[in-house]
Amino acid sequence: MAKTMIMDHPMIQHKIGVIRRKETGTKDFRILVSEIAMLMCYEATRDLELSEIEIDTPICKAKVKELKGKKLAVVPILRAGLGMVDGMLTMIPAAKVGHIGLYRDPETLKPVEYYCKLPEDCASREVFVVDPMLATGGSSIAAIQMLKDKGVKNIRFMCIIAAPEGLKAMQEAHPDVDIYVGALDEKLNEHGYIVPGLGDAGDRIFGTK
Ligand SMILES: O=P(O)(O)OC[C@H]1O[C@H](OP(=O)(O)OP(=O)(O)O)[C@H](O)[C@@H]1O
Ligand SMILES: O=c1cc[nH]c(=O)[nH]1
Ligand SMILES: [Mg+2]
Repeated sequence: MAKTMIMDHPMIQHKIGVIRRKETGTKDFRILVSEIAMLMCYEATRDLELSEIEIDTPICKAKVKELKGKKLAVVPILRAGLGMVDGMLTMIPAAKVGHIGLYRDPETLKPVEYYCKLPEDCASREVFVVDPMLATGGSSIAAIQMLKDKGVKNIRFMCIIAAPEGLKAMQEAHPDVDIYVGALDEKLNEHGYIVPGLGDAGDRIFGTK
């Protein structure tokens, strides 16, 4: 079984505390989501493999480390996942970006697919799927299945806030996927919202409510 990492970095915890506040406005919310994604990306890439190569410094030859292995891609789940892309790219500027469009039907809470555009060589990349919220897990589980159906094998999932229900569902549906969670909350409410959560992440990032 792949690993699940719940973030314990104080900067991440502090910033998540600020985005939870109902008085945090769109501009600050967007900036903070991007910063949290950057910090989480830093933590989530700790285990990337390195190889040693020889280079010339202006002084002499030296052995240095460089990232080896698969190239990376970031795939946000639209819309809210878009808020995490800039932060991810600050850490891994050469990553390619794919997009998966899904929204959660408010009645059934089931994901509805409306868009999918991935880098051509996605199947050979290590893919970070990003979405701030893992609630029932329906959307992220479906997005990862879409990637697997296109041949992607190395997938990691990153969310800022998870409900225990969604985390369990994700671990069961995709036991091969490493999961990175900023904060693990208490539960889902009767409308499928995370408690205490932060409300609707997409609406808060884009100011649509
Ligand atoms: O785990 P789930 O129960 O599937 O819920 C989580 C999903 O809900 C939100 O998206 P939403 O449907 O609000 O779309 P949006 O990003 O366009 O606002 C969120 O960004 C996740 O994608
Ligand atoms: O709490 C929740 C649940 C699903 N989607 C959100 O944006 N927030
Ligand atoms: Mg939304």
